[in-house]
Amino acid sequence: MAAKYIIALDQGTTSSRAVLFDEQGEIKGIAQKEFAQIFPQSGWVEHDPQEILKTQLSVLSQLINEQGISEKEIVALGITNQRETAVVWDRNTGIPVYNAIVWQDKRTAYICEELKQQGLEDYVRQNTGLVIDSYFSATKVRWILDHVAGAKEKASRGELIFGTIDTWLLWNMTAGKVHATDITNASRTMLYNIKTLQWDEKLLKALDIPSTMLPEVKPSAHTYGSTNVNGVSINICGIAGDQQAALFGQACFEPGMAKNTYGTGCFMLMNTGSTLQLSKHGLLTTIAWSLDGEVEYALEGSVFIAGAAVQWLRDGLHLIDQSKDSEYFASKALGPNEVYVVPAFAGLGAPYWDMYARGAIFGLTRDTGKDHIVKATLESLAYQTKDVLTAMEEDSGIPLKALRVDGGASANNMLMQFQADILNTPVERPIVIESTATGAAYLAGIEAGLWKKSQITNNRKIERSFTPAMPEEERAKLYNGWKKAVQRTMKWID
Ligand SMILES: Nc1ncnc2c1ncn2[C@@H]1O[C@H](COP(=O)(O)OP(=O)(O)O)[C@@H](O)[C@H]1O
Ligand SMILES: O=P(O)(O)OC[C@H](O)CO
Repeated sequence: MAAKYIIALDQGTTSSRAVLFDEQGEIKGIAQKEFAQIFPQSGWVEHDPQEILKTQLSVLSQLINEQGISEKEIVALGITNQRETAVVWDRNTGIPVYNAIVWQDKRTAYICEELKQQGLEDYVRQNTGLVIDSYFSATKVRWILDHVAGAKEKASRGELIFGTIDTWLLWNMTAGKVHATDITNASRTMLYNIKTLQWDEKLLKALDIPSTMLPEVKPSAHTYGSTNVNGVSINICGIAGDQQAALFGQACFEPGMAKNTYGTGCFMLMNTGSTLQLSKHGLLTTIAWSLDGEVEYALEGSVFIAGAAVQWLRDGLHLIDQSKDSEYFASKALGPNEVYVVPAFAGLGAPYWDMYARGAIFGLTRDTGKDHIVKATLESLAYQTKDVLTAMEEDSGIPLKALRVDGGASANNMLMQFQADILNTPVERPIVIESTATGAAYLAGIEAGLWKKSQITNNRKIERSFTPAMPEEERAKLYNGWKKAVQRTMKWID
């Protein structure tokens, strides 16, 4: 009998990955390629959409070749992606009119101020579950229409279309036949009404974005169309934003279950079931997934810079050669040196929402060395997570029993122990930290009839639990220092 595989395409902020799953839901192989981060001006972050497409398709081919499988054995593909990042392209030529404006990009802060001045803050909160921030796609689309010559006119003639990265990949992989997105990605645009489950006309009008630009919104498990892989037609059966896919992949199916993904940013999501719960403590409300005709919601704490701060140690400061070396240098930091790094390189997300905060290092003394800065940078991931978890516990009224972690930086044992210590909550790391790809594969596998949701719960195995061991007094003292440091970075630029 022929083997059956599912491949998840995981298009992240720093790399494109393809991950092969066998019929039992186990990972058999991964292919990965990094791509260029483009920083044209301070606070701007772009990607080349063609490079995204090229790296994503090339890792798919590489995976198939390296694993020696036949295209005919691939039952379905799932797509998961960095969210919010916006691409606008010409529906006739397929050519983007501008680079993809990445979720971390701050150039549209002024458009956000205009929306606030129009009194839309409460409307946005109630209807999209989001806060007005340059993080989301809406103002990025407006910026492209305003700044690319002729774009506004072409858009009003219906010639330009918009998509988040899932939509860009899907459109290209279906040879321009399918212009669609899934509901989780739609919920990150600040243009989608999560109550009515429609594009929001009031916000489209406020931003003057023609509705002809928008993709069709479909469930996360859905047969979107087929793609030609080396002459074989394969169905694309699942799409979800990467953080929602990770929530699914970590089997957080019951209300109150939460995961935290340590990638470029850090994203904690808590399942709230079919209840659309608005946060009183600076969290977002977002769609977790839509499956079998049911929409489920989540509360989310989005931290913009996490692993990216470790990349900054590597590529910006050249303090380390590889991200994983951060653990070694941090463990060498001696003494009671209490240095804090606040990596507010792209402003601050949850729960502060300050587009004007910028990064800083505090507490430097004559004996501060490289090791202390590396350690403080790692600790900043854990402190930011504590800020978010505190908000989540206040919103839900339920203390979290254990935090399920995943993503690249969750491999760092020192960070995970510090995380458990500073939260005073156990941290559980599964054997498979590729939860994002797992979630996307399962959504596709469920739609294709290969798997059931319950198999994810059964397949999930804990590799290591980190138990809190820090005395309360020390925890309180350290965290107070962090809060003080954060306050001093806020509203830094005008
Ligand atoms: N051992 C480690 N310690 C600390 N950070 C790490 C480690 N391994 C990877 N990282 C960081 O994790 C991020 C990569 O994680 P990944 O989940 O692949 O991110 P993304 O999907 O956002 O591209 C990078 O920013 C990298 O610096
Ligand atoms: O690429 P990641 O894994 O850092 O995820 C990015 C998020 O989806 C942004 O909201």
